[in-house]
Amino acid sequence: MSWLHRDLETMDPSIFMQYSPPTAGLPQESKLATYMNHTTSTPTRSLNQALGKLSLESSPTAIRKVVITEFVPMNYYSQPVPCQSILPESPESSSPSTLSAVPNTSQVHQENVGGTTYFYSTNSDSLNTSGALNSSASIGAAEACLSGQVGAASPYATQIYSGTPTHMGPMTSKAGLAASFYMPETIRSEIYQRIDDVYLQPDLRQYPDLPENVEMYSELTPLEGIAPHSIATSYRAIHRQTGEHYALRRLHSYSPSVTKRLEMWKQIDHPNIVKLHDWFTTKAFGDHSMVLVYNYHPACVTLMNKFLCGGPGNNVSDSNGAFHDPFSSDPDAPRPYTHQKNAMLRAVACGALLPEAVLWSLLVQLTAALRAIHTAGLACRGLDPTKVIMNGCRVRIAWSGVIDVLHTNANDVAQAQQDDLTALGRLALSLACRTIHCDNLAASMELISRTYSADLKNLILYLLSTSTARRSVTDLMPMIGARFYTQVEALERRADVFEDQLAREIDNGRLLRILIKLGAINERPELNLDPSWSETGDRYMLKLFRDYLFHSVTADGRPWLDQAHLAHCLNQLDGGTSEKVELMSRDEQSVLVVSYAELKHCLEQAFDEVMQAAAGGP
Ligand SMILES: Nc1ncnc2c1ncn2[C@@H]1O[C@H](COP(=O)(O)OP(=O)(O)OP(=O)(O)O)[C@@H](O)[C@H]1O
Repeated sequence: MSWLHRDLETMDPSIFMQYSPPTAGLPQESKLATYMNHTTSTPTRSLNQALGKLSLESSPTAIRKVVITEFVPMNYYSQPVPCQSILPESPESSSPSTLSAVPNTSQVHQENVGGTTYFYSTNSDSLNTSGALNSSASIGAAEACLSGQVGAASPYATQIYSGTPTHMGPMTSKAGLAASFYMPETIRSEIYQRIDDVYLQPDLRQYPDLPENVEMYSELTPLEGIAPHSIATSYRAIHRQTGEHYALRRLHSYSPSVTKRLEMWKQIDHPNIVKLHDWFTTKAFGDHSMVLVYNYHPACVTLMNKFLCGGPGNNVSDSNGAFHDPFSSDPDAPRPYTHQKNAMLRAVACGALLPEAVLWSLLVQLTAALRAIHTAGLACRGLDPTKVIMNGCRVRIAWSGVIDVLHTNANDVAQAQQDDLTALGRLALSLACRTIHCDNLAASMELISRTYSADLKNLILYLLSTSTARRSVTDLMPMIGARFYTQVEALERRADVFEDQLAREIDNGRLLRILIKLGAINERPELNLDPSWSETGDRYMLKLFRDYLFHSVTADGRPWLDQAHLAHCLNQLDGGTSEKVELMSRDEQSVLVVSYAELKHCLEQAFDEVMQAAAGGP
């Protein structure tokens, strides 16, 4: 830095280029000359204006000293240039409409060293004060979306990544920066599974008998793997207008007369109950079917499939809950001898019993669902492991209201609610023993008392009790006790992880938007019939920046790839900071020293042009 300043003061004035007219000293074939000649509507017009104003006497003292190094990638961490954001002083100053009103007093000094021309912005604060440069300007809705900016830019916008909040503890799954940029594997695979489920469509030609459209729904695919039964069939379908997925439950040859309860079910909106959206009757299937429309939850499995019949980690039983003997010559032969007890003991021996915390989590969620249903004056009528679905840690009661449609004369809601509690007890018992064959209550309870806490045993006994005393779902709360808090804490921790991931993805989104803009501008063959558009004016700076970003090489000519450097530069650009960057022309004859604020403005101007051209239509 100091050598440059010293040299500038002692340098022969003849080595400086001519200042007026501004581009007189530039080789006209240089792309930089076209940049210097470009329209005066951008902040870089100040380059031209300032060049005219500069004098030899005044420039050296006004020069902001910039280190000029060899054109090898810089270690940006050690750059002494302060990393200031251009946060506007007041919210008003960030308004896009202030863009043209902001005076731009930037001045540029140019210098030729050894045949290479360097251009410096001499007023580091000029662009720094321009909050407007940070705004997405007056571009259309799509650009507003691409700009991804809501309100004023924050100093945070210039950071690579805010870091893991201390309450999250250290990220141990992946080392270094990778941990900051990528999600933990569990979340990723859970989300990929759901995305796969939604987007990997089965071939619809497999189902030639299914109607193409049923009311507003199309692309029906059966949800069951096995042949549909005669009373009801489940499908996944897409709403033709919104493109959203729904789960349809078709009741064959059924036309109900009473739908009051369905209207009540439609009102229930609970995180542990699959929401009923709509219902209609249709002849699309060749009969008088009734179709109930529910939210579709991707990658769901029933509790039956997950825990009770050969789901992951439970390969010891078949779909009937019959355990197999892996040591038998015929491992598929069910063993009739003390079958239930065998099954349970085998589950214990295989370590297949569920941890108690998992059982409580399921019970808390299911009692919450029942509470909502009973409070609404309804009953679940048919809570069984094939009708409770699960994805991630969430369980939901599926196909709510179907039984109400099938049995319209079942009016004793109070009794049905008692039956719900008994069904929940049976479900808890099955989950605890990991078999649906729990008819031998004594043997099952013996296993439970040996394996689990007395609280769990008492809860199940209460739910299964046949006493005449009326039971209520609210009575379960004291039995759940402090485990409820454990569940809340677990959910809050999960929310912490998701919030942390969300923060990272917001950062990734910002960088993607910047890359999209750069990609739309760089190397564009022509714009508005101008084949040199992407190579001239502001776009030339962006081209050089793209080269700097992606095509830097080491001193011995190898590609220099450093994701952290890339992310840093893109963040500086997004933040429009006053940090300077050296851009070199491909012929290595010119070096441009520009701030990210200038680059950002160039980017927004150029992208605005592309957007306007796109909006102009053919
Ligand atoms: N709302 C939903 N969103 C996504 N998948 C669901 C939804 N409801 C149920 N499923 C899935 O659909 C599949 C079929 O459910 P369904 O209740 O039809 O099963 P089934 O065992 O064939 O029962 P039934 O014989 O009563 O039709 C199950 O694997 C379940 O995970």
